[in-house]
Amino acid sequence: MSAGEVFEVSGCFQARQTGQPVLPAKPEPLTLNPAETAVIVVDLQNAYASKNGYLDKAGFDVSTTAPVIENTVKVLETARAAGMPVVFLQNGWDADYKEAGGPGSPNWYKSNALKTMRKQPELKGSLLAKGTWDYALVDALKPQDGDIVIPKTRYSGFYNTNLDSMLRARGIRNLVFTGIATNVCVESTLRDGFHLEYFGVVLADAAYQAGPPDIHEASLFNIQTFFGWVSTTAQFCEVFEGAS
Ligand SMILES: NC(=O)N/C=C\C(=O)O
Repeated sequence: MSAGEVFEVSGCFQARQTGQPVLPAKPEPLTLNPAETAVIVVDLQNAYASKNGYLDKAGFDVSTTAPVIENTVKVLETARAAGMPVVFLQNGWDADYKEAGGPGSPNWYKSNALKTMRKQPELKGSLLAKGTWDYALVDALKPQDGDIVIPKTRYSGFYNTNLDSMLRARGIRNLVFTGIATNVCVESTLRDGFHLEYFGVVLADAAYQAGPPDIHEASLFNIQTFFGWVSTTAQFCEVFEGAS
């Protein structure tokens, strides 16, 4: 995708015919060269997607995350067959929470995982700590040979990680996002990608919010209006099936 491949006709943006797949998306379709496109799976760990994981223990509703995992599985099958790199982001800290930051870090005050463990000290060491069930990716999404796994310690996948250089070394310009949470780590990573000149697309039915459902919609509005594009699993799979 490049900005030059979308043109405006009577106030309506159209994808120019380039011979490359065109992904239906809001607010306009995107021409995405599979060779320049990666799928970023954001934090599909037990912490965020499973009952008894961190979000559940902190009081967030995770009862309807199953479709996000099922849709991500479909997206990854299509992406791998089309030769797109698959990147798993994995959020968390060392077992002693040194990487989480102490009272000198805003993360100490804003992380609901840290706050939950301060309120319930018996949980200390179990939430988002490397090596725990909570930190692990969900069973349905174990990385395959060739996939890239990038640990991160803050909401954005670009912050203090090698994500940018891993993508640039592969000639990637477009990022297709799935994962949890739409309004936190997905949006933070897409926003940072925007500032690094990546074209970001969220697959709305393969992402899930931390908070009430309205916040998912608000985040999608924000993304499609200011930072990127919004599409769906079916549209992605239909367009990229057999696109290698
Ligand atoms: N993966 C995320 O979006 N995380 C959101 C909150 C947190 O990690 O505390």
